[in-house]
Amino acid sequence: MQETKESVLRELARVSLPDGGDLVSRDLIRALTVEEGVARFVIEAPTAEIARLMEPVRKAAETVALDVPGVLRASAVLSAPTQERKPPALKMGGHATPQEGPMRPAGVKTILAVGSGKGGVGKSTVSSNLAVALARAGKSVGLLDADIYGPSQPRMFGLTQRPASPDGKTIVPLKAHGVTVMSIGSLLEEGKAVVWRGPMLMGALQQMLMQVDWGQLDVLIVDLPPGTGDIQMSLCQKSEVAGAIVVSTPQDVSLIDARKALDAFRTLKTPVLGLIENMAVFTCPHCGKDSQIFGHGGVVAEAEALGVPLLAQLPIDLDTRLGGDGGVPVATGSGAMAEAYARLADRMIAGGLV
Ligand SMILES: Nc1ncnc2c1ncn2[C@@H]1O[C@H](COP(=O)(O)OP(=O)(O)OP(=O)(O)O)[C@@H](O)[C@H]1O
Repeated sequence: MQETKESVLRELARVSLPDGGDLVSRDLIRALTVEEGVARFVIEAPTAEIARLMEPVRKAAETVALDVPGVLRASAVLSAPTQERKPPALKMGGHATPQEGPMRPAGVKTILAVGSGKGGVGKSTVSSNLAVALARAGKSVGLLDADIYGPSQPRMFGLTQRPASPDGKTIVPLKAHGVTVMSIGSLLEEGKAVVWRGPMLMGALQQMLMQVDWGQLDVLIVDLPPGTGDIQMSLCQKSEVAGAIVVSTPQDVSLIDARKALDAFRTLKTPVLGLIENMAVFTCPHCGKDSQIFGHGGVVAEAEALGVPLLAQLPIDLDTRLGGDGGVPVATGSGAMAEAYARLADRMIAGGLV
């Protein structure tokens, strides 16, 4: 795989640019993946204006990628930074400052939290795709990546640039796939870990809610860290969270932890709007047989026992994983998964949750 990626890069280096250099020497290739014979990558133009002129370059890049043995399909997307590349002068993660009233940005109508008991169950994947699906349904949507120790939304939305902070106080969030996104991951250097404790986390959460220029939003989705820690408590107690959605796989360990998360939301008096079962089933692309890799029925039974809706059952799906890794959420497309997320968004809108 690494070898194939390098071969694709070698081919892309053959695509020269009208103003000199080539796609690789000018460092314009982002999020290159080669999976199952499909090469996907983003060509990041310096500005939106230049991106519009680069369509022939994009086509040439797709064509040369096909010269690599084993690459059967190539898909290149043109993008441009939405903001100037300028590290904000602001300091993140100080102690929270005392604040009168709830931590809710003025233009935001509804805050919804997406949580899970256990990590890795697909909470960030669900948050990103739900945000995209709600935006496609006509809502103005923001996504706050509050998973401060493991922020994954910049990758899931293909955001490589840093948000600007012209005055060192207000943060101008980035926008991708119709969603306004803010993540601590966009402010940290890649590979740098967050080593903050409770009070610093509270400060960062407060900044990401209150110092970000969210604008007018129908809904702000908050992608919580897994578990039931300080961020969850602080968000539910200090901001006006309309409700929480809990993501779980059918696996016992995931469900046991999901129950703890549900219990925590109840204790914090945050209504649980529903459960989402992720990785419910795997359909073999070769023989068409279904396998319940993580077990069966647990989340359905849990939703019934609690009397909360089971909002969606989502299968294990390769395009979902590739979309997440490649910065283009599967809900932006038109296949079965995009439809599943569109149904989830419609259901939430019809139920008055958004
Ligand atoms: N339905 C799915 N089908 C296939 N892969 C999935 C699915 N849902 C999530 N994934 C993949 O599983 C991995 C974990 O997903 P994700 O990061 O969304 O989990 P998480 O619960 O947010 O994890 P953490 O809490 O550790 O951040 C990712 O690689 C993601 O692409």
